[in-house]
This record gives sequence, structure tokens and C-alpha cells, in this order.
Amino acid sequence: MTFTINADQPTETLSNEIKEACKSTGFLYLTNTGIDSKEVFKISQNFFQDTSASDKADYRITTANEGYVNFGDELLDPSQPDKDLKEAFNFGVKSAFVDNSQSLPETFKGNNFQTLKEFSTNCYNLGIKLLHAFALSLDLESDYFTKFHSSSAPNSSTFRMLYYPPVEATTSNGSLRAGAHSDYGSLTFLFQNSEISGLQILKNGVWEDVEPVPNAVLVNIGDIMEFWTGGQFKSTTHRVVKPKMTEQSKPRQSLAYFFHPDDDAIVNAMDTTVESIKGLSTETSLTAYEYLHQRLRATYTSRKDV
Ligand SMILES: O=C(O)CCC(=O)C(=O)O
Ligand SMILES: [Fe+2]
Repeated sequence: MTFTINADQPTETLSNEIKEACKSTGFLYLTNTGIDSKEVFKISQNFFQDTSASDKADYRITTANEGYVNFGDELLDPSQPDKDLKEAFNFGVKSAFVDNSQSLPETFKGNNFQTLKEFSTNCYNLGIKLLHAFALSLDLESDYFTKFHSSSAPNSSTFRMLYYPPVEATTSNGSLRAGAHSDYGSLTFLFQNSEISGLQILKNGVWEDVEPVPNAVLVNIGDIMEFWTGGQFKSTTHRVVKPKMTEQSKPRQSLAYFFHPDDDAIVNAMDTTVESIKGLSTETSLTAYEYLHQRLRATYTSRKDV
């Protein structure tokens, strides 16, 4: 993982710099994003560590993919025998922060709500800047992608807090904190608490460590963007393994912002010589909503909510 790029530069230059990263692994670190995640990490830590199991259960994940994912609930890679070693909380970006319709635990209300909402808005704005840069790097009109990412239309963008408890505090035999998967949307921003290792990407059949870079935001391309660009941008498989022995007494925390197109956006693969991308014919024309649910169904045959 060698790409570390300064976000604070004109979109035209940014587009030149990110092009190679998007076409090779689809993973890159962005520095100087201006997004401060410190408070959000604290809010997340308080929720996972100080909320009772029964209070958490009141907000159990819904069929709309919003709410609390209990430890042992999720299996990102269904070929694995053991569930992921993690807890999570999903905010539907539109329902939590635009419509105020997602029911939230007390700890996410008041000032904390404002902090979370601002963080989510900052991620959205950075996402728009990157989508402009993506379009320019492919010699397209600069609004080619952004016009399908309005902040208010129905969309599946999700802000997710992740909490991986200390390994020694769990009794599971599982070895993966997050099973191998690729993300589904346009792009993902991942904020990590920098001292805990474990994230890996699959490159040419080999798992490679992605070491955290302090104060940088990890960006990765999602499946829908890979399809949209006719396979030019890569949505790479990744996972989170248990950390080094010396770090196993500490939890890993991360914050993921999954940026998706509007549900009704029609996604067609650009001119391409590739016949299919991740099992889907490039002749197919789908809405972003249909695409997402097709991918979810293919990956999570055991999930009831799709
Ligand atoms: O927690 C992490 O570092 C990665 C999580 C991830 O890849 C995901 O939730 O999609
Ligand atoms: Fe992921």
C-alpha cells in the first residue's frame, strides 16, 4: 500500500494523482482532508463499552440495514466457519441525519448528534470532491458521478461505527475480525485508530498488510464504481485479521463511511472489452438499488434482510 495523497489540492491535480491508485488496488490514503474524527471515536467507544447489552439490543439492526450489530451476528465471508469478531452500529446517512427518522440511543443524541452529523456531512463533501476527481481522471464531465449522488434523494449511504473487542476478552475461536469482502458502493472512507494493525488487502492472490497512517483517511473503491467504470477502477477484496500478540489486549475501532449513489441512479458499465465484472454482465443496466441488493444476495445467502 504505497499511495498516500494530499487531499488539499486542486481537483485537477488530485485527479492525476489518484488515477494510478484507483486503477491498481483501488486503495489509497488521503492526508489533509480537514476531517477530525477524534470526537467521533470517543462517542463510538462510549457507546460500545458503556451501553448495556439490553439497551444495545433495543436498537438491533433493521431490514433497512440500520442499527446495532451484536458480537457474533455478522459473517462477511460466508466460506468461513466462524462469525466476525466485531460489533457495529449503522447510521443510515439519509434517515439519521437528513430525515431524523432513525431511532437512536440516548448517547447519540444532543451535542453528540451534532458531532456525528457534522462528521457525516464532511465525509459527504469529501466524497463529492473525490467523485469529481474520478470523473476528470477518466476524461469525463466533472459531474458524471456526482449528479447521481445528491445528499437528499433516497440512497443507501451508511455511516458505520465498528468495534472489535480485545481478542483475549472473547471466547470465540474465530480468527477474523472482518471476513474477506469487497465494499458495495461507490467508495468507502475508513478511519482507523492508528495503533492497531490487522487490515489486509488481497493483491495478486497474496494478503498484504495495510498499516495505519496517523491522521490519514483510507479510501477504497466499491463494487458499483468498479462496474460503472467498466472495470477500470478496482474494488479490491480486504479483511481484518487479529492483530499482533502485543496488541491483542486492545480493542480496534474504526469508522466507515460507505458512499452510495442515489437508489434510482441507472448504472451502466462504460465502454469496455470485459464481458462481466464480479459475475455481472457489462451489458446489464441496473439501478444502484438493484445492483446493491443483487450483490448483497450473492454474498450473503444467509441474510434475511435482503
Ligand atoms: O474495520 C476495518 O478496518 C475495515 C472494515 C471493513 O472493511 C468494512 O466494514 O467494510
Ligand atoms: Fe470493507
